[in-house]
Amino acid sequence: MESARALEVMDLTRRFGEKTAVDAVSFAVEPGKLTGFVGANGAGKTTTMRMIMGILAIHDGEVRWDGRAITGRDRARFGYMPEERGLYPKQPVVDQLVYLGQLRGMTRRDAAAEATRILERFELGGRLHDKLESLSLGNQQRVQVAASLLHGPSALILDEPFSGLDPVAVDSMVDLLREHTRNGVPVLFSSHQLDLVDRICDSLVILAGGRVRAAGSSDELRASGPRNYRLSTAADVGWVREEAGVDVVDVEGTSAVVRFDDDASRDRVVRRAAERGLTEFTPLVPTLSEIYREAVR
Ligand SMILES: Nc1ncnc2c1ncn2[C@@H]1O[C@H](COP(=O)(O)OP(=O)(O)OP(=O)(O)O)[C@@H](O)[C@H]1O
Repeated sequence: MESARALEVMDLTRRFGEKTAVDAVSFAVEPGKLTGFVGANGAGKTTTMRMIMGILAIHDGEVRWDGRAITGRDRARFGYMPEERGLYPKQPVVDQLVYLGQLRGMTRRDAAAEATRILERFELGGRLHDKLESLSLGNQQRVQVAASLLHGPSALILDEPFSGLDPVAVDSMVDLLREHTRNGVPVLFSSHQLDLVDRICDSLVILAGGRVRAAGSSDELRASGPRNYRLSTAADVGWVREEAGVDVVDVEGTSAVVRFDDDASRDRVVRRAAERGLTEFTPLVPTLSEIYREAVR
């Protein structure tokens, strides 16, 4: 079992010409945590992951592993699935995995056994000797992920590992990643699929324009975000628009979704609503999509 070590990036910065693609980005991937890295196209996720892996030069800041500056030897123990994917379409699946395992210092026999085990987990046990290109895109994706898991990595950095997978394939991928997190391995994966990230990850980092806009567990993000309330009264609730200190997100007939500047405004509006026959006043738990939209605004 891996001892529990954290991966941290501190003030990580990368420029391309005039553009700062990653701008003083800091976050931690805690041991045993499945951490989702979320952001729109061009937010800087791939660039950050490449700097973590030492593939792209860091212009400022640093990557830390186990509380100290990361070394090449540390990175060699990581599992990485790059955006550009690394396997050859025309070679048999198992041969490539065995070769990669050997490059990582495994014996041929161990690499073959582990490659077979992982591919069987993905229900690809019957396809070991097929060329990668003969597999469906989703299955090719699973093989790419398998390549990063072979050598029992100390950390996992996966660029869009769930893209192109159907829901069943997502679940088996999550199960496999959980085998690693249970052993204390920190896992960072990028994704555009917010609902998926919300469902599976322990922690998330929201990136926009090269900067971290929010980070934490879904519950922490929900608790720290602006709180919306549903306010309903017996008659039309349109009057709430005229109140000071209230942001009306939505209003329809007798029911509105509102947000308050402060507790005093909230208390005042609830009193007014009570005079008009208050029927409902409940806090609304934001969805991750709402938190995301708020964070990147
Ligand atoms: N080699 C490069 N040369 C010039 N600009 C680059 C290079 N690599 C990335 N960029 C720019 O840096 C920014 C961040 O790109 P990056 O690929 O890291 O984003 P991303 O969040 O991974 O996006 P996606 O989800 O589309 O993969 C973009 O504006 C991109 O055009």
